[in-house]
Amino acid sequence: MTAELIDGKAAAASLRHAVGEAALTLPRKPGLAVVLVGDDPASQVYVGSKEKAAGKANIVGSVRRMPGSSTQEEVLSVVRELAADDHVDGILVQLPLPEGLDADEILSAIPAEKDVDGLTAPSAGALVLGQEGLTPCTPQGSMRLIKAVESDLSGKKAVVVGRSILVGKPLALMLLDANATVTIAHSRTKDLGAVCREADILCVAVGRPEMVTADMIKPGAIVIDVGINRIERDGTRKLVGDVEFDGAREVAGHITPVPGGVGPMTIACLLRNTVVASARRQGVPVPEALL
Ligand SMILES: Nc1nc2c(c(=O)[nH]1)N[C@@H](CN(C=O)c1ccc(C(=O)N[C@@H](CCC(=O)O)C(=O)O)cc1)CN2
Repeated sequence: MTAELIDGKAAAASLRHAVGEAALTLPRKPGLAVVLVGDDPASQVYVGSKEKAAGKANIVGSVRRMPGSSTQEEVLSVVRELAADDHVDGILVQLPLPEGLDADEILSAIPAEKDVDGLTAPSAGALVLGQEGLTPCTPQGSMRLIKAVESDLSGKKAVVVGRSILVGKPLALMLLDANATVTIAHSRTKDLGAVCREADILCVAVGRPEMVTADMIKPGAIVIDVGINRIERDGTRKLVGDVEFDGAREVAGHITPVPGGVGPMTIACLLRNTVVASARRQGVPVPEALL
């Protein structure tokens, strides 16, 4: 069996188009502010992509670039200023922050209604309680890709490998909300292969290149690879996921590639969250295409 590829680039392009159309229906253009502290090369690229994608989706994007030597108070003061700005509907602090800064305290300064990254305590609480809120972008994008190939998750066994705040924990909650039976596996899980082989839907977000191999996958499973790892092989630099793709593709039913799988959905879902946040802040209904 050769798995069908789940095309995250195409799904992201389609969501971004819907977001751009929806943004035009609001009384005022939505505003997204990104805070970037330091000069981490990957973060610079991601933030640049976010700014460009926002413009194309009729969102007013702005980036506050701050030196890596910025103090906790300086970053907090920028976030508080954006929180008070009525034209800013969404605030995102690019992660990781430079060492020495307290990310929890900085994220706490983002009001829940502007938390388009879905990473603050009120947003996480809303997800746990099943209340209205904004959900984190990478897990939201993963769910959209899963739903594109399997609309009914009732009774399906889902295994999430990884328990980060950014992906593993929220993704497990979203799968649970969709009525899957969910297991969270992690570095201390015994016989990880056996746990993974139970999964109808296997989501891997551990940040370890090609850790999940073909023998850990149930034939026909949906495999969602959230990892983005830069490695060097045979003298060339390569981007690989947390799943050993060539082998996994021979066993799985559907699989996301890296690059071109979950990654592009992260930015598309950020834009979606920004328009949703803006509609709520402007007191108009959230455009149906984004629900
Ligand atoms: N505040 C946040 N920080 C970070 C998040 C986040 O959701 N919120 N996620 C990641 C980085 N990220 C967005 O910020 C991101 C990662 C990857 C991609 C993407 O499109 N990846 C491409 C490959 C691109 C490449 O060559 O590197 C792909 O997978 O096809 C977009 C956004 C950490 N920080």
